[in-house]
Amino acid sequence: MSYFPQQRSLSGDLGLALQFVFQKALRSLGSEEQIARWDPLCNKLQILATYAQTELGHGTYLQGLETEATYDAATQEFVVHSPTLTAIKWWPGDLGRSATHALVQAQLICSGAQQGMHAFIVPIRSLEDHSPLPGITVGDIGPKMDFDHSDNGFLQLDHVRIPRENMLSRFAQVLPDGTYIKLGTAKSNYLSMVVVRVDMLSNEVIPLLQKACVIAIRYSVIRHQSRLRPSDPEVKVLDYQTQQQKLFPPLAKAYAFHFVAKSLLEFFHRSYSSILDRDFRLLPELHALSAGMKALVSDFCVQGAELCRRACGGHGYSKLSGLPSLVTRVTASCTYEGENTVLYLQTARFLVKSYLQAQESTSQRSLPQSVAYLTAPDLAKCPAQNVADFLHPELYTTAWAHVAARLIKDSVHHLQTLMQSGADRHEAWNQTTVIHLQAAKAHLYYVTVKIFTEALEKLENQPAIQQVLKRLCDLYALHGIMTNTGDFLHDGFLSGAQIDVARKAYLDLLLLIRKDAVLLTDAFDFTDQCLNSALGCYDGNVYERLFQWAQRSPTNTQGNPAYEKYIRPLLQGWRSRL
Ligand SMILES: CCCCCCC/C=C/C(=O)SCCNC(=O)CCNC(=O)[C@H](O)C(C)(C)COP(=O)(O)OP(=O)(O)OC[C@H]1O[C@@H](n2cnc3c(N)ncnc32)[C@H](O)[C@@H]1OP(=O)(O)O
Ligand SMILES: Cc1cc2nc3c(=O)[nH]c(=O)nc-3n(C[C@H](O)[C@H](O)[C@H](O)COP(=O)(O)OP(=O)(O)OC[C@H]3O[C@@H](n4cnc5c(N)ncnc54)[C@H](O)[C@@H]3O)c2cc1C
Repeated sequence: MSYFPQQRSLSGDLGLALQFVFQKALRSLGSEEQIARWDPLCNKLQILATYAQTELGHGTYLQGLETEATYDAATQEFVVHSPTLTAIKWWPGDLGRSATHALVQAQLICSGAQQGMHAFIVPIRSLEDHSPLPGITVGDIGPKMDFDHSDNGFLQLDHVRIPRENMLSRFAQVLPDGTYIKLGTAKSNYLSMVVVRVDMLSNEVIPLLQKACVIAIRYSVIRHQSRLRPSDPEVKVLDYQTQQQKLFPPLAKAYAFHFVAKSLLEFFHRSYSSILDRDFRLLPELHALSAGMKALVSDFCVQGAELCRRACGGHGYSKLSGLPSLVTRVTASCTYEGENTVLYLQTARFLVKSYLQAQESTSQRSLPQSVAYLTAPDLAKCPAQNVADFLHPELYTTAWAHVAARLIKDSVHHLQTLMQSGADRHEAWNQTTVIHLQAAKAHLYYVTVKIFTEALEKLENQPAIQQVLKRLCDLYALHGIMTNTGDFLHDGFLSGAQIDVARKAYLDLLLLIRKDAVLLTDAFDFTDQCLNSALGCYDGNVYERLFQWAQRSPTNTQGNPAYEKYIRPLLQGWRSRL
């Protein structure tokens, strides 16, 4: 039984990631009747659906979306229309050539007023011959950096009529006479993004980093290069401390984020049913956590996958390694489902509100669980004296809480100082967003450290596994301190001498993790087929595979078109001059 069962859906297995996104949106925004109608059609692949929110002119700013859905009471239909060039839907996956239906996010116009962004199911291609339906102009947006498994497309709507029943109506309804009934909050229709951000971490993003770690670490015990001593045989590159420094922090993150995704999913399930029942009390914290973790995890997965690629030298630059494709694919996750900076700032917005709430001693409402540390007793100085002290989860978790709390306090102070000097709150916010970003990242790092340590506590009946994973947790926490020493030195919480001790603890961990590194990647349980890498195969026959696969490359199996057209005339021209 693999510790990391690969979660996939049928549409996901078919590469129809957007059907997966469509169904997530349908189940979160649709009424029970609408779910009962459309979900089975997706499950049986009787329709192929995409999620069409982003437009040529807007992706981040949802209030700026221009696509209109105007209610016509006379016919009880919505007229869905792209009023401008910039309103054309742009980027939706599987739209370019595959999708028959789209969940179109549009500005609802009814009862003579704009009601904000709502979701509409719009048929776009014939189920008979797959041709675009009347009023639909659809196609592919052209070559991309990667993500070639998805035909991202464009969709222009020219007064397309759909029945009233096609507006997803869990949180809002339009009655036959056009009366608008609001059943949720202003942001209820944003719930679909929360759902996908939570799901995409374990279904798409984290497995890409895990695969990169498997390939690079397996290759690093096969690759022998240079000698430690002139008299020694060539060493496995994984025995170089610098190679361990490159590969073990990404490995630790791959494990840390596995537990983060699991914890976030548990929090999501705890709050989701109440949200669907229109109790939105947990939604702000869920949004802040899901948005921030999507940004932090995707950022670190891109960084880690690229580190793995570069750690494989020349062969890491070959597509036969599988690594370039992993890097370019995971890179997209920093943009889709919310551009990362924008999402970090959503978390920062939540932190400012939480900090101010914590300052109101009269506030009876307890703080959300993820920011409870803002009212916990704080240490002015870290008590760590030796290496062993830095290996205590409680110590480094407290250290991270201290830094996150200080940065949040600092960000609020800068915001308030600017406002007191006369700047309006929007300008003051913009002029302090760099500081808010730093606070949000520290908070999210603290949350991941806390989740990882709590996951370890549940392994007390499996001491051998607990010990191995604790080293990764220690490494994750200390690597964050090593790469952000300024934040820990800033107010004297750590001294320079303590940083040196923490670094020794960190470097000692690299040696200990070296012994279990290959087993820790085997635990991800990817097949050779799934890895699709000449460097990462389980049997380690790297050089044989590179040579075999290279010979099978199209450039070696098809005639050389360049010879007849260019090389032979060139050589003959030279020969004739000799
Ligand atoms: C297996 C997976 C494969 C994946 C394949 C790829 C699929 C890709 C699909 C897509 O990319 S779909 C398109 C995704 N697009 C986005 O995510 C857009 C990102 N932009 C935003 O989310 C918005 O900019 C914003 C963050 C919502 C801000 O918009 P707006 O200006 O309207 O709101 P604010 O004034 O900033 O905030 C107001 C208020 O609303 C709360 N809020 C914001 N977002 C959400 C949310 N998603 N859920 C709940 N609440 C939300 C926010 O906290 C503010 O609350 P208050 O502070 O005012 O209480
Ligand atoms: C591979 C891929 C697949 C996609 N699939 C889909 C899909 O299936 N369906 C769909 O609807 N969309 C999809 N998208 C679109 C994606 O959701 C958007 O590109 C994304 O939300 C970013 O929005 P944008 O392109 O408008 O970027 P912009 O917001 O224009 O970003 C440009 C810059 O502006 C900055 N910025 C913007 N707003 C702010 C702010 N308020 N504060 C600070 N900085 C700001 C950003 O940080 C960024 O640096 C996909 C995109 C990609 C790359």
